[in-house]
Amino acid sequence: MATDQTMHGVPPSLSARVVGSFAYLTVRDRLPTILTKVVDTIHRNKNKFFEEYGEVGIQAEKQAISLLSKLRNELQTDKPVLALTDGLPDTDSWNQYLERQQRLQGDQEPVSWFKSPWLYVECYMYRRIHEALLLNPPISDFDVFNEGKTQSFTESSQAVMSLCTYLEGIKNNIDELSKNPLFEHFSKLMQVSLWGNKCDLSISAGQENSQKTSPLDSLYSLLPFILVDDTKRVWSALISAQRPRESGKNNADRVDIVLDNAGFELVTDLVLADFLVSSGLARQIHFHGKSIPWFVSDVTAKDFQWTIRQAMATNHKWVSKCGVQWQRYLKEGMWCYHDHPFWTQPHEFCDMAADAPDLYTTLQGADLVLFKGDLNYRKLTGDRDWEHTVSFETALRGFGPATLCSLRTLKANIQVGLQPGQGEKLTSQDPSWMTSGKYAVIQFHNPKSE
Ligand SMILES: O=P(O)(O)OC[C@H]1O[C@](O)(CO)[C@@H](O)[C@@H]1O
Ligand SMILES: [Mn+2]
Repeated sequence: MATDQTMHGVPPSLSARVVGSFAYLTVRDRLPTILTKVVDTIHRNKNKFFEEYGEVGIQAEKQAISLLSKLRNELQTDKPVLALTDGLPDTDSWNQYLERQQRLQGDQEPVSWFKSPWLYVECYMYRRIHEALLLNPPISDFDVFNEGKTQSFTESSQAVMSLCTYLEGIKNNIDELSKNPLFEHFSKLMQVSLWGNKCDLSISAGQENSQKTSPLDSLYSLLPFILVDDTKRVWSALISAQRPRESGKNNADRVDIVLDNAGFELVTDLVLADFLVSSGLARQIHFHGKSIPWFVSDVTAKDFQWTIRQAMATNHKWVSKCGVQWQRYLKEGMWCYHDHPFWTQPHEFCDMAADAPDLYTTLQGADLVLFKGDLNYRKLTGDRDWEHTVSFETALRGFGPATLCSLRTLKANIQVGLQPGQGEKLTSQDPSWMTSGKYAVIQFHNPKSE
C-alpha cells in the first residue's frame, strides 16, 4: 500500500509529526487552548442552562465538559483518533475517512493527533466538540463560539459603518459609472474582503480580533503585502462569463462565495456581494456556510441571519439600509445561503467530485466561485508541503468545478504559485510570512483555459 508520502508524487500532508513546524505548534499549543476556552464557555453558561432546562441542563453541562476534557487529554497525549458515535448523517463518512487515513498511513501506527495530517486532525477536533454537545440533548444546539463571533461584529462597528457608507456612495451613481471606475471599486471591495480575513478567531485561539479602523484607508499601504494579485483575471471572468445573456451583456449570472469567518469578515463579503449584484456584474449570489460551529469563527446559518438582522437594527442610516437591502435580496432569491455537510468534513477539495458529487455539480452552475480564507486555501491545495513555485493549478489536483479565486491571508505554512526566488526572499526578510496573517493572495484559476 502506498503511503501518503509516496502517493503519485504528491508531496506529503503537513503534519504535527514534523516537530517545531507550524502544524506541530498548532496541535501542541493552539488546539488545547481552544478546547480549554470551550470548556470555560460551557461552564460560564451553567446558570443559563439551569434556568432553561433545570437539573437536566446542569447534568448536560457536566457531561459535555467531561467529554471535552477527555478529548483534550487524548490530543495532548497523542492517543489514536477514535470513531465518532453520535449517529449524525455525516458520522459514517467521518468514520470511513478515518479508515482511509489508516490505510494511507499503513498498519505500523494508528492514526493519531501528532502523527496524522494536520488538516484532518484539526477538522476532527471541531467535529468532536460538536459531538460532545450533541450527545447531551438539552444543550445540543449551544454554539460554544457564538460569543466571540458576535463580539467581533460589535467591536468592528466603526469599520462596518465606513464600509456601508462607502457602498452607499458607489450605489448612488452606479448606473453612470463607466468600466474603469467600476473596476476600481470592484478591486477595492475585493481587497477589503481579502483583508477582512485577518479577523478570524482560530489563529488567535479565540483572542479578540476585530477591525477597529476604516478598512478602506489602509488598502494602498497594504498593496505590497498581496503576493499574488489576480484581480484583473477575476474581473475579466465576471464581465465575459461563458453563458450568453438575454440582456446582450455577458456579465456573470451567478457568483458563489464560500464563506469563512463571521464578524467583520462576513460584512466585507456581504458588501462585496451587494456591489456585484447592484452593479449588474452578477445576477445572483450563492453563499456557502458551515452547518456546525467550525474553526472558532466560521459562519453558520444562525450567524448569517444574525448579522443581517443586526445590520438592519443598527442605528446608522447606511448600515441599516444595507441590512434591509440584504434581507430583500434573500427574500427575492437574488441571494441564497447553503450549508452542505462537505464544508465541515476533512477532505481536500480534489476529493469533492468523488465524495460530494452533488456539491460539485452545484458549484459547476456558478460563473465564478470565491473561496474565502485560509482553511479553504489549505483544502484547495490539499494542505501539502508544495514548493512555492508549483502552480496553483497543479496544487488543485484537478479540482475545478468552475472558474475560481481564493482570497486568503496567509495563516498556515503553505503557499503555491509564487515566482522563483519569491518565497526565499520573503523567508529571509520575514521568517513568519506564511503564518502571521500579514501577507495575502488573490489567486485565480480557470479550469477551461489551462
Ligand atoms: O479562518 P481562516 O482564514 O480559515 O483561518 C483559520 C486558520 O487558523 C488556523 O486554525 C490556525 O491553526 C489554521 O488552521 C487555519 O488555517
Ligand atoms: Mn475561519
